Amino acid sequence: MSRLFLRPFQNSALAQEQPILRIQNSAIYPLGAGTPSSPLFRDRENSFTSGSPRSPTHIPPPPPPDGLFPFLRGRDPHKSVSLVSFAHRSRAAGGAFVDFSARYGAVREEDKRTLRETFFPETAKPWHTLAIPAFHSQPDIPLSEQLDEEREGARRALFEELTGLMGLREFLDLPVVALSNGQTRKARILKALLDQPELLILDEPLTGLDAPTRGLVLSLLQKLHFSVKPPHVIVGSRMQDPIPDWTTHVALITGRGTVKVGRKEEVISTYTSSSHCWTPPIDASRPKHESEEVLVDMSNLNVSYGNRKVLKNINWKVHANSRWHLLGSNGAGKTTLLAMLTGDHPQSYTQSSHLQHFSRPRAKWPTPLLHARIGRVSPELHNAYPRRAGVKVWDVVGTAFDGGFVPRGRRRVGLGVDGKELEEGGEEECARVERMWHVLEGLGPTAWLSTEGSGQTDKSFSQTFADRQFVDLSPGEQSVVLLMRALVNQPPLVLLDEAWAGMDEGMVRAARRYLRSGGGLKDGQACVVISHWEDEVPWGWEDGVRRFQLVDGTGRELFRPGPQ
Ligand SMILES: Nc1ncnc2c1ncn2[C@@H]1O[C@H](COP(=O)(O)OP(=O)(O)OP(=O)(O)O)[C@@H](O)[C@H]1O
Repeated sequence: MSRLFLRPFQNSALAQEQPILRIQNSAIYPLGAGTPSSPLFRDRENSFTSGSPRSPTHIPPPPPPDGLFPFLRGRDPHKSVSLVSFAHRSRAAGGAFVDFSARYGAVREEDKRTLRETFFPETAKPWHTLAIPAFHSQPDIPLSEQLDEEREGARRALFEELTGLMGLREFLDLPVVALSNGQTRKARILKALLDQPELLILDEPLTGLDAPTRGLVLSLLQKLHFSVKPPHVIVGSRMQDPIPDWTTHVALITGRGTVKVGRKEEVISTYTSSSHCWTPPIDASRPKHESEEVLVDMSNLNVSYGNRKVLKNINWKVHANSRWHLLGSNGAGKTTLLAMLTGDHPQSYTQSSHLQHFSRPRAKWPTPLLHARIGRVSPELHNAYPRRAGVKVWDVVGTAFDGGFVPRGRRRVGLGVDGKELEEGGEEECARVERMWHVLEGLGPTAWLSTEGSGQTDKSFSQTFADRQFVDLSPGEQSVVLLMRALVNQPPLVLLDEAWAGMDEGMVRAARRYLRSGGGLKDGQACVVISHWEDEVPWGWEDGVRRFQLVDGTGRELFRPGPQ
């Protein structure tokens, strides 16, 4: 769980006296965690033993009199600090499953609020119920309020500039539920910039954004940095993400839950020197040869919402044993295409002459049987997966065998095809348990913390992880568990959409290794990876990966560029 927090100070003299953020001698627990619980961060490396119960001596001291944000000098943080976090559902959100396929059908009444109404109600037309009256032309406005009007005028101009720059203008009046992941993220960042806070906190702002948009967000932040009244900015990012030049300070979070804070150059140098201890293992993967068998067949496939066509005449065949990278900028149609691949999209039922799953039309597949043949990870699934208290990592991974979300069976590795308990100690039960340990060891802490010298044996490491509650894990660890769930049952088709979200460098490395050569995929399985980061795809051209690109709803295969 290593991440960076970047702390640029615009006014370093002031920063010396008045830190932006002050957290001292504190152990920090997950929000809503009960007792006993282990802290996410601790004040000293040896102040807690893993899993030690919380006791009065460990409770952090009372907050300093000048608060968490001393630079505010008593001003209200709610008005001065903007936080944009894309963290997945927390424990507080409860254990229910969220129906993420709602956006694929007709938009329901409760989901009809548009992007403009949700994020920028002040720009709605004057007669709109959600409009804030002060934003609209009022001829009798008193002189004393003209200054306010000027400020609002400037804010409107900034809104126009930013919506144009971020390519969001045409989506302002679409329901938020219909927006792609990247479009929603862009809107949230825009909203925060528009509020012109004194402190802007962005948690992993680049995840899920295509390369041009990442460049755009970084250049907007840089522009802010050189503006007349620049805000302080704290960016939470992964080790592997770029650190902008204008960063002055870094807080490095180690896998042991301690934080090293200092000027950028000092902290980064300690990180790079320790990371050199790791030597990548020899990779034994070989180019894949796909088989003749077609798992999913799309021919002239279309998806539209009213007049809006989002997939146009798609022709794509996914063969057994193939490896695909599905690419496309934000809003190009990747998630929609995946929903057709999984059969979650209502229009997958009406396109039987254009879409076949395992040689049958969608309507011929009972949904649980189809889902058991497709392992998947996606931001939608990550968000929707129930976070019930008491459900362990082992339980979540084991739900893959039934294709559902409720842990079943004596050993929590599912039931038999007849819906009955598996034979105790029988071949099937043993094979499933063995496979559970395989993914836990191949993708779990044994694999990703191999350099950190914990002193624990491999098996006990995996056992400890298997027993942890899913709801208590960091977003990166939850991503790892959902990846284990997608792979444990070795289904014919595996779909990995932004599967690496929130994972740190060690986790990504372990996942790539496991997929390439660690037994994550067996012969015959096909795998489609969606990622905006080329280096997250476990296979390159030399491994036989194929690339399918969507551009504004149309698709084509990309071929390896020839020698110059
Ligand atoms: N119910 C809907 N009504 C209207 N438009 C929709 C609906 N659902 C999706 N869209 C539009 O379809 C387009 C494709 O969305 P999709 O989520 O498939 O994109 P994506 O390639 O996965 O993007 P991202 O990389 O940002 O996740 C988007 O422009 C989106 O606004």
